[in-house]
Amino acid sequence: MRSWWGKSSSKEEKKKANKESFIDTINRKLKITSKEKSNNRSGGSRRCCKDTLSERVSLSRIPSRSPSPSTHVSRCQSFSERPQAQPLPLPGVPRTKIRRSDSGIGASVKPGLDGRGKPLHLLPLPRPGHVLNRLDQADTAGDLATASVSSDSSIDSDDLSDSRVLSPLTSDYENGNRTAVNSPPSMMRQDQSPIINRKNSRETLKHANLPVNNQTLSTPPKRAIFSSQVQNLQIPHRVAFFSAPDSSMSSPSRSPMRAFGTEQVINNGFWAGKTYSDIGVLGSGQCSSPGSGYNSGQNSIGGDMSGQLLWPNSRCSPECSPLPSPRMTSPGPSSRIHSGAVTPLHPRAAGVTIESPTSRPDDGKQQSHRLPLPPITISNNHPFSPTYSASTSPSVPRSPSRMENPTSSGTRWQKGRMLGRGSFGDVYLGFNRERGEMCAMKEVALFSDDAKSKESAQQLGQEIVLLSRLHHPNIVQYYGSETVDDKLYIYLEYVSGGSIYKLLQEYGQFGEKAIRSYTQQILCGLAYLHAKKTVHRDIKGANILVDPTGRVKLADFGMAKHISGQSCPLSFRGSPYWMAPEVIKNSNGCNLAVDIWSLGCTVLEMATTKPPWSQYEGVCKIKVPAMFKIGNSKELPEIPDNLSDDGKDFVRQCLQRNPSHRPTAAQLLEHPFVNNVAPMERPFLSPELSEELPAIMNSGRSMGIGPARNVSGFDSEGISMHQSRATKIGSGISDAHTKNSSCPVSPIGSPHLFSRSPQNLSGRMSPSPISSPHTASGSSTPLTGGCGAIPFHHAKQRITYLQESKGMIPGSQSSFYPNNNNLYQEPKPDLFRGMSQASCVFREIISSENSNPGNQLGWPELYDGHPVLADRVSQQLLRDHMKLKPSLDLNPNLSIRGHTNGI
Ligand SMILES: Nc1ncnc2c1ncn2[C@@H]1O[C@H](COP(=O)(O)OP(=O)(O)OP(=O)(O)O)[C@@H](O)[C@H]1O
Repeated sequence: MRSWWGKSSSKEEKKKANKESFIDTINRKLKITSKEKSNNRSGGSRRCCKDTLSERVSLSRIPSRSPSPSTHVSRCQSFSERPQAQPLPLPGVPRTKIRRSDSGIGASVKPGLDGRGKPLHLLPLPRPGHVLNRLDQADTAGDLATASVSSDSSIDSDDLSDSRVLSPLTSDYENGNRTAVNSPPSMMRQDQSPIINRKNSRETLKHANLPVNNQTLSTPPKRAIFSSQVQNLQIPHRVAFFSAPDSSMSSPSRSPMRAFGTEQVINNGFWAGKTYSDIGVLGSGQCSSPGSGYNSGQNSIGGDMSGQLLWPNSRCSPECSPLPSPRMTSPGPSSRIHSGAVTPLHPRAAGVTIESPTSRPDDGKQQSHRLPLPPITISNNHPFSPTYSASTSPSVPRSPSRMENPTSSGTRWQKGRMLGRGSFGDVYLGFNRERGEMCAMKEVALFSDDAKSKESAQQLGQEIVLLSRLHHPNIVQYYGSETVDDKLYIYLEYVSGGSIYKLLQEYGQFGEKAIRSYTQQILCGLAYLHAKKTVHRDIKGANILVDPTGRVKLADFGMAKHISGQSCPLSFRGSPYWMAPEVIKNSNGCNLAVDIWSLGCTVLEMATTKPPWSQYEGVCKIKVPAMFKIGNSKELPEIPDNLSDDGKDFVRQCLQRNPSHRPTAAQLLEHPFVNNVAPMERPFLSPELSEELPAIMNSGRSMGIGPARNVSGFDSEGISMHQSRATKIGSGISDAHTKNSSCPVSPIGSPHLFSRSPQNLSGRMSPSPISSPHTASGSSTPLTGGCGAIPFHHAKQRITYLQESKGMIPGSQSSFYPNNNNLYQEPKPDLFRGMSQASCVFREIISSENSNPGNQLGWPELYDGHPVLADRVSQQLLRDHMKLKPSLDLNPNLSIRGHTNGI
């Protein structure tokens, strides 16, 4: 017994000892592991921290189903397991905002300086000849310049499209109840030396290996310079969506497939058509940032989302970072300490001329964009003028107690309340208390260590370049831009009414009268835009602003693209519900017709508060079902009965699956749904102008009957096509079905997709569904017929309308929406690194822009004045574009005189 017990006890003791030893070992290992993890988190990887933080933020906004706070789980959840229907936050509702305020980096106040410390705003005042001829010259130059950009690729938005984030539906902040957020980015330390900036700038340039351009203003560069510079430029992407073109592989964490399960793909006939091998090389669509919390199903998509959709291994990948936004992945304060540098007063602001101590081109930390400023008021007193004081920078706190530079008594834009948030950055109201004028200030943070920031900067640069060439009453006017340390400020015409989306959310569906008026104005803007061979690619309610008088302005040109004549595959861009089938299918070259489709969707959105197919939200907010419906089915969306017959027909015209069957914007302006809009509903157009506008906007000459039938956009082929179509329409039969049956239905068709690596599948797609408090009212009229087989209720009208359409878009030898023309260009690789590069990118873009010979030809100089009220801008621009009689006050002297007299 003893022996047994003793033996047994001994065994027990041994066993116990072993057990304890084992436990100790485990504990030690655990300790080590824990310590390692801790070290990694705290010091090793800032991004890891940021991701975690971002995830937390994301989770804080979007309830997670998982009880575990695991990072990985959270990431997965953020894309794939969140509740499907996340109601959109209503505009004005305070939201948690992720800001970089923790960085301590603020937009330092710096005057616009060129590379040698000279004021940037040195453009000569417009000469009379410039003014009188500037439209043509501008158009020509602008188009040439744009074409140059496109051909040289760098500024082509598609360059970055592969990974571009889709802009979530931005929220409107008209209520301005985010005071905490509205505070200035940072307080600048006045004791910090500007040398820091110069140093950083030099390092940046050196690092970026970018050509230094210090001749932006003083030496009119040749076009060749522009082109060469452009080659180094990359168009920034939306902050939330970008994956560096050159680092697409580095963004596996943003794999789009996180958004839905593999099984969904497999079970989905639309996507299942793709072979696995194909999947692996598909593009990089992205979901909009779940962390943003502002997505509403209206998020734009960039890159090849189809690729994401087919990427089988990306679901809930641990590496998946749901927070691709540079904002969330930005470095901490340490990486941007230069932002704390003092922004020196602009030399001229102090009444002296001071050359840069170094005369180095990179001395100027910031660079102002001297692109078009509001006309009429040509003065040095504007944010980009030499007298614009650093202390009046938008980033300067507006505290009344703060003494601003007494010498900088010129115009001053002071950052006011937040107007909205986009994937790019925040938009604030800018107020010039000297003049009492307002503008919208888009503040975009540029990050140094995030590859995405480069794309963001590039995308913004693209937007700036495009916007700067657009001058139309129905397009938000670009005033200028400047970079202040790590922040870019884009000054835009302030449109106080907010977006159509916001109005729909707040007030519900619009009445038909409003829809007609808005649609007509959108068409005017589109006709103008398309005449300049530019496609918006993201037409939707959220990107259309309305002013208090009911004027409509197209905004958000981050996805806009100048179309060159080169053949290029279609880019997968846009917002899913508004996206044209050909974009989803990627089967045809993309052209201007994608905007027409989106317009049709927008009309439905205005009539119902929701875009078509929004009922097919799908799982994980990627909207695969909706995209399937749009891209692969033959169904057409329901058209609400509360729309008139004209309205229904208008929508049907727009929503023809065959893009070549869609009328042009100019043609649609003649549609009964919009051409009967009473003059009073077109406050910005006199009856005379309204008659001329459509034709002029398209720069085409009508061959039709009477001014009301001025429809351009056709050549002989187009006429033939239209006549043929009109005949069929007249017989009540559309040929669209037959034609469309040959359309590829697989999203795999584009070679564009195969050029991308799996790692480039980093897109984020619109995560949240549209959740409007207002539901569509009235029954709907389902459309059937598929592939454009649309029943026309106004065949007779349509025949007349179509047969009289004989215009031609200048510069285009093809008709209607030729698939062989107006195609996009392939993206070019990103050449930039680092944030400062992003800043440099801007500089280069802007410099290139300023170097554009087009600037010497006309309009940019004319806008070299301080911003004026939007109406005056619009009116003046309209007059310019209308090329009215010389008797009109196009005389620059008048404008200048008026301005200098204090107008
Ligand atoms: N010119 C303007 N006037 C008034 N408000 C504006 C203006 N521009 C933008 N906003 C407000 O700011 C919000 C975000 O702006 P915007 O959409 O241009 O930013 P973004 O980063 O380009 O957005 P997105 O993510 O849609 O691309 C808009 O929804 C609108 O409410």
